[in-house]
This record gives sequence, structure tokens and C-alpha cells, in this order.
Amino acid sequence: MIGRLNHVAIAVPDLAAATALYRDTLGATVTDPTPQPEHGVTVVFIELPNTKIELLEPLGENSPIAAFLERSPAGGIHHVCYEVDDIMAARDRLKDSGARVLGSGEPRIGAHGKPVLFLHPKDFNGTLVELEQA
Ligand SMILES: CC[C@@H](C(=O)O)C(=O)SCCNC(=O)CCNC(=O)[C@H](O)C(C)(C)COP(=O)(O)OP(=O)(O)OC[C@H]1O[C@@H](n2cnc3c(N)ncnc32)[C@H](O)[C@@H]1OP(=O)(O)O
Ligand SMILES: [Co+2]
Repeated sequence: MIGRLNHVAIAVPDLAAATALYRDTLGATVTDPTPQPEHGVTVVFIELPNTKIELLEPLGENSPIAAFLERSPAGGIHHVCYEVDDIMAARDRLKDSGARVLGSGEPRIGAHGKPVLFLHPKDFNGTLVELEQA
């Protein structure tokens, strides 16, 4: 069911500093920061030949990454994102298998303008999983 690895997300306390680290120290191609208010984060993508790294900084009062950064103030790997061909079929199959789909269970539009869903980390070996419509 899952296909390509779309991105690995890293939550960071200082997006400008993290972006500079990837751009200047690691020599990567980086995008401009993009606020995603409906997701409570500001995002920078690091573009690699075979996938992307998504740097996440909290945005607003109720950011879903705030508690994560309280637990890990220096930042850390927050989620992995896999592409699926049919996100509704994937969601229904996962729910039938007992996996917890986070939020309302309805896909929302993610950073690439495509529908995304999140799966509870406790159901996937302690890793928060994002699914993105391919
Ligand atoms: C930009 C848009 C989009 C894209 O297109 O790429 C994005 O990526 S948006 C990214 C941010 N959005 C989300 O993360 C949405 C989904 N997340 C959530 O709903 C919540 O963050 C959460 C996963 C339910 C966690 O909620 P939180 O309040 O932070 O923690 P809890 O106390 O409920 O945690 C319970 C349990 O799970 C562990 N945990 C929490 N987050 C993670 C994580 N990222 N990776 C691994 N484990 C995680 C937490 O430690 C708790 O464990 P125990 O203490 O053992 O109970
Ligand atoms: Co993501």
C-alpha cells in the first residue's frame, strides 16, 4: 500500500538556524519558509536527490509539535511521510486493521497541496506516520 518516502520531518526550535545548518554547513538546496497556519507549523523543505527533509517550527498557540519540542528542546525526528495511491482506501484499510487515524479522520491538505492523514505513533513502533496522496 505505501509507496515512495516523501519526506522525513524534523521538529526544530529555530527554523532559521536549522535552515542555515542544512544550506551552509551541509550544502543542501532549501526552500523558503512557508507558514501552514491550519497545521500549526512553519515549514522549510530540504530537497535531496531521493527524498525531502521537512523542517518544522511551531506556529501559533496550539501547535501539534509544541509538546514534542518540550520533551526534546533541541529538536528531533518527528514523523515520516509515505505516499499512497488512494488515501481514502488506505485510511479505511488502516482503520479496519485497528490503527488510529488522528484528528477527524478526514484528510487535510498538506504542504504539497495534496491530502494528508496522520497515524498514531503508538500503533507504528513509536513513529508518527503521515500518509500523502501521491
Ligand atoms: C505541514 C503540513 C504537513 C505536511 O504536509 O507535511 C505536516 O507534516 S504537519 C506536522 C504537524 N502535524 C502533526 O503532527 C499532526 C498529527 N500529530 C498529532 O495529532 C499529535 O502531535 C500527536 C501525534 C497525537 C501527539 O500529540 P502530543 O499532544 O504531542 O503528545 P501526546 O502526549 O498525546 O503523546 C502520546 C504519546 O505519543 C508520543 N509521541 C507524541 N508525538 C510523537 C512523535 N512525533 N513521534 C513519536 N512519538 C510521539 C508521546 O511521547 C507519548 O508517549 P508516552 O509518553 O509514552 O505516552
Ligand atoms: Co509532514
